[in-house]
Amino acid sequence: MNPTFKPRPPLAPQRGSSLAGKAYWAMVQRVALTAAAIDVGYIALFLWLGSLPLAAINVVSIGMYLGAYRLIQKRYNVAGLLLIWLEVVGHSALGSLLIGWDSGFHYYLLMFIPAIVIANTRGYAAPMVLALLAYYLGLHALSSHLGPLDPLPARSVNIVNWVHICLVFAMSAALSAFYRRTILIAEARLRKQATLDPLTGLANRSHFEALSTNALARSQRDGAPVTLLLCDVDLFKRINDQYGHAVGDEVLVAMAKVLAANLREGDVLARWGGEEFLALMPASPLDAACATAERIRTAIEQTPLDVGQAPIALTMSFGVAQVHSAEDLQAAIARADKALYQSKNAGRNRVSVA
Ligand SMILES: Nc1nc2c(ncn2[C@@H]2O[C@H](COP(=O)(O)OP(=O)(O)OP(=O)(O)O)[C@@H](O)[C@H]2O)c(=O)[nH]1
Repeated sequence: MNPTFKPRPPLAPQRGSSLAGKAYWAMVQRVALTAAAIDVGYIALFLWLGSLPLAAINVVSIGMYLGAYRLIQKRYNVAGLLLIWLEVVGHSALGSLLIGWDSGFHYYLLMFIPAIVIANTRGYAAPMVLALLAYYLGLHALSSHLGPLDPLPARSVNIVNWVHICLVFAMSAALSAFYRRTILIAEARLRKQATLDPLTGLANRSHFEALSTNALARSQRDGAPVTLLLCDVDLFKRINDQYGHAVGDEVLVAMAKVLAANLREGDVLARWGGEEFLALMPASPLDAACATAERIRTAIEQTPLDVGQAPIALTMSFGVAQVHSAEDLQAAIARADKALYQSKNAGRNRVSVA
């Protein structure tokens, strides 16, 4: 059968935001550690360039980043993030004021723009970006007005500027990669939710229809026979009533596994309704599909399901219909449905053909 639709364990409860949240805070922690490591390099750089105040500021910065890392580790996420903000805002101000605007300390403030907009969940993005802009322009005006308070030679300022440019490029690329990964994960999760049945991991109804329409068109073009197999757990309501809904769910997962194990690569299998499954079998004439249905029926009948309590005897009824040439999918499904009801009316646990 189509490998995409092998039954999987039930999907975990939807944790869309919490997973993104976890990944986000893990990323912030990585940023804090990376920034602390970079600041060690800055201490060496400023000692070499002869700026003791800036070397000392970087010592404080390392303490702040490690503090932020620890706070997030202890789940004080907002406090940790605030400490990082404080460090960047303060560091860029002190750097710009001490050795001048041309040193490029202010580039780091620009890194906050995507962070504010993307992490914005409460509609504060616009005022925060405006506040950042005001701070940025204010800092520019102040440092231009005062001039460097602890000037370095122009060559040294250039070196600091280049280092900042390289780091901001690298950080922007890393941050963009993180946001891209987050989007891809969210997209994959949405695609899964939209196409798969969460209990059994099989295709849901609409995805089955999309896949089957393509498979049917291909087979009709090639003149290959296509057969539908519709099946339904017998007296499933009794199982729910007797053992509870959770056991009923386990039965459905087990049935999905048996069906998938007995179908071929290229077959399309779906959970069609509550306790109903539908398979489309390309390149399968009616007799071969009936043999498959019979094999599945026997396997289910002969293998009581062990779900922790006493083994539960189960049976399934089947309706099989070969799709006629030029017949559309819905018409063929309706015939398979009729055949299934023949099986039910004739006493269940059997295969009927439309
Ligand atoms: N546990 C569980 N039960 C479900 C689910 N979806 C539907 N059902 C139940 O499946 C039962 C189907 O009952 P019926 O339609 O009366 O069919 P049946 O008892 O299997 O009887 P026959 O089909 O005539 O053999 C209902 O009780 C539904 O509540 C599900 O996802 N999990």
